[in-house]
Amino acid sequence: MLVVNLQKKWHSFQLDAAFKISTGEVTVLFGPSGAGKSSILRFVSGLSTADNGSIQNGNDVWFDKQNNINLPPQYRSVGFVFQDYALFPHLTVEKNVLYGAKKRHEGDKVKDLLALVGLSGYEHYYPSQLSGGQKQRVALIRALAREPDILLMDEPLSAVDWQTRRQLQDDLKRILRQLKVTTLYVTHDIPETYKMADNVVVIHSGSVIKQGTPEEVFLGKRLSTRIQLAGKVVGTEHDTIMTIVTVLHAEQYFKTLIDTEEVQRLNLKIGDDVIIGAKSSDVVLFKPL
Ligand SMILES: Nc1ncnc2c1ncn2[C@@H]1O[C@H](COP(=O)(O)OP(=O)(O)OP(=O)(O)O)[C@@H](O)[C@H]1O
Repeated sequence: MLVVNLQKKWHSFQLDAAFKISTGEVTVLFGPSGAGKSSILRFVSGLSTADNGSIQNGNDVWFDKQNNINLPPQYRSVGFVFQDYALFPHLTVEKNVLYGAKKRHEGDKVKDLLALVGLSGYEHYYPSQLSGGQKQRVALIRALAREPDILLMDEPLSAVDWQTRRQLQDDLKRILRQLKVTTLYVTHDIPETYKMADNVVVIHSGSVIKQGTPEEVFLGKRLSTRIQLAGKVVGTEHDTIMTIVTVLHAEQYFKTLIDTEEVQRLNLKIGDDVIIGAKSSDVVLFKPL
């Protein structure tokens, strides 16, 4: 378990955040732009230093201001995946993956990792010969090759197109679950959070305002529905009693029939993020947060 407790002040921005990341799970750090998400990743990795607080990975103390402990990044077992891939342009895929990897990783290990992300045979390509999605797959396995205790991912899919993003979400989820990688994943996208997260830490203006499963933090309760789809409202057709609400989820449109009174109670508008839940024949609609 990673236990994080950090304070930092920059001019008018104040960060004061404490949370825990369970081993083998994906914790999503969710919040609007400027909330402090990327800063937290930098403090955890050691690329930046907080004013106060502590970071403890199991029994290892990475940072403890009071006791003057601040391990440099190379002594913290972290892998980092950035939004802009940050691959070395002059190195092949194989050399990028081997860079910083544990010594015993040789050619076979690279082959295994490339197979894991569907890039077998790309060892000798250069980053400029890859698509955005392929570059991000290489960035992922480069981080995994270090066998980090904690994988840090900062909006890793925001630079790729929608279809690639969906495919990469599926692949990432499968790989992180399969390898049981303890991951801290930053995004401000609700559907992506639903897809990726075991746990969510919601951060707002430098403070943790909620923590729990996606259902707990977005809906405030545990849902017993069998199906849950997170999407955006793209249309409403009102009748006096019922309203047809059209929701866009992963490039597909879903039409749901909702009680008009419920639509008014939720103050449902086009562009709202919603979650559709379905239990046998009942369809329910929720507005997260
Ligand atoms: N080195 C710095 N010096 C001064 N202010 C900083 C520094 N780094 C971050 N900040 C401030 O801290 C706040 C949080 O920034 P941060 O990048 O962590 O937010 P974020 O939640 O990751 O946002 P986004 O989703 O837009 O990337 C912002 O107000 C930013 O201006």
